[in-house]
Amino acid sequence: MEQVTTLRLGTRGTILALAQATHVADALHTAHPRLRVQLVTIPTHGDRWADNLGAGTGIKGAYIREIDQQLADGAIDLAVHCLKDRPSHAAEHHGVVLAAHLRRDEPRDALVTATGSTLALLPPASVVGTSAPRRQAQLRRHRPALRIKPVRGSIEARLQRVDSGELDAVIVSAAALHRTGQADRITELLPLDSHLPAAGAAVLAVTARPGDERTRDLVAVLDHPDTATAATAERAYLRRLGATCRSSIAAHATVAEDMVTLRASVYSPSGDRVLHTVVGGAVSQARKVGRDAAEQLLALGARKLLNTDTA
Ligand SMILES: NCc1[nH]cc(CCC(=O)O)c1CC(=O)O
Repeated sequence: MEQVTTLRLGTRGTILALAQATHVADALHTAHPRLRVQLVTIPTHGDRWADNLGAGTGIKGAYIREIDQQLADGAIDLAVHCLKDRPSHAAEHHGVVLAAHLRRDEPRDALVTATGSTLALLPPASVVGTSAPRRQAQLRRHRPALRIKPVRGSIEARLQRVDSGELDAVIVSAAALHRTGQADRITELLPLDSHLPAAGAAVLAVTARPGDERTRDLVAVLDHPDTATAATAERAYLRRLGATCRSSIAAHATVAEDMVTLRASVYSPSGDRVLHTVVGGAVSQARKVGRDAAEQLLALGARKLLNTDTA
């Protein structure tokens, strides 16, 4: 009889993270009925910082570092992350591999308003909560008369600030609302062309130890190859730009008929300048597609836009 195996799955303790981890644990159990998956909650620097200060940490990988460490140390066997939260170089640097990319969920950003007003109809001087530099730049570009208020913390905390009337609206990821059973809060899905998502948006990544073939084999059933290809192009673009979470950068790749198409932008913080490109190539060339997109934008002066960002 096949042996019962237990895998320890590391996750942050937020409602969103636990929903994601539970989803992956259930999918693994469905694929391998004799497999047990035990969730291990790991507080991260990013969680502690957000709780205390309500502002961004400015530290690369603030939500993943401790989890990567526990994985490398063997305290857990796998972990689940929002790919968006992983710096583009992180897998290589920590002796951790991306063992599976789950099929991408809804990648668009969602607007949640108290009144049901769409972005175009929000009255001037309405207060919109978001601290992501990319979302701020896009908002300033398309609705310069709105006021932006930085908000961090959990999705629930952000929605609460709309409910209490402190904010007229927030922008959050639609995938996060779907995964936490709050899709009914979405007032509007913001269009991809004016609100291009972050690299890796709505993609869940499963990490494992490079040498742990057994876990990697078990997890491989969850991998969605087109999503992995798209994420590879998006992350190669990010890596070539040397982007941080304080950069106003967007990238969204799609795959059709063995071709990957990457749409990529860099914004000035005020949103008054934007560089955009679309690069296509064979699926096998996903990394090169990402690098080429970055090279094109660098040739157009992307570095200068990015550097003003960190000021
Ligand atoms: N910025 C933090 C973050 N990282 C991943 C998600 C959402 C889920 C995902 O994109 O996989 C969120 C919340 C948000 O952007 O509103």
